[in-house]
Amino acid sequence: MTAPNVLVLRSPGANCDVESAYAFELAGAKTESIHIRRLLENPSLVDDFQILCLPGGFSYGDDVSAGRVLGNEVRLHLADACNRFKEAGKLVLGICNGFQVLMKTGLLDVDDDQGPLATLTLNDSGHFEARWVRMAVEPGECVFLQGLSDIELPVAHAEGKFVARDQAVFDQLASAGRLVLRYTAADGSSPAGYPANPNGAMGDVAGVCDSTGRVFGLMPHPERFVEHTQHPRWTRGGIDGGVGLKVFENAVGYFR
Ligand SMILES: NC(=O)CC[C@H](N)C(=O)O
Repeated sequence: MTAPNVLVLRSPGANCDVESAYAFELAGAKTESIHIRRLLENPSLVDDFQILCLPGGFSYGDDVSAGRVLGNEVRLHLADACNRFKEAGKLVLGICNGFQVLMKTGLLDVDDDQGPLATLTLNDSGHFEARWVRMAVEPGECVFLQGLSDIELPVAHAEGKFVARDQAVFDQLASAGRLVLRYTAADGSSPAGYPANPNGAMGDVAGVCDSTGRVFGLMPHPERFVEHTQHPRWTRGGIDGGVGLKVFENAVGYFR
């Protein structure tokens, strides 16, 4: 199978598109960065790709709330193209701001006829949080997390707190295997507690997938740990490689 084509979505204020494209290319994909304005002019452009990546950053300056404006553009003007993309069995990855966008698009199946089942909101601390965190992967169908169990990645965000509509909805999402990535304490135990859980997320949730396992959003940045030299302790040895690369390799391998 030839290398999958990845569409890395660019938008005003998004600033992790280059490293996201690099991570996919390191994993064996071909990438093209396309600006949202170009996509709105020609939504069928998405049909040429197998993977859609919504990178991190500050799209539209986080105006209104992080991911809201770009999420509305996708939901209101690209719904047919994105639903066609998803129904064709393709993959969608939302990283940090991209996750915030995904939560607003309907692609993560986190809505019902009453509105959102869950959202991402302001960190409990009330300020931007940036640090390396440890996480546990919930076994399941998420394509991007296959073969991963206990990982360490960096986070950097102000609005990363996952909250569900209520405990019953949270339990429903959890039992459906949708809450696939959770912060843990530094020793791997739960609950994580602050600052190991940097935002106060309900149930320590750091990442969510849709019901197919092919659409995945996470607050941590796997593209910031694809090479061992990106780890803060790489000079002390014992850091074999960038575990974040596996997220991208899983996506590429899905089409092989
Ligand atoms: N690193 C990011 O993508 C940040 C996401 C968003 N701008 C926030 O601060 O929450």
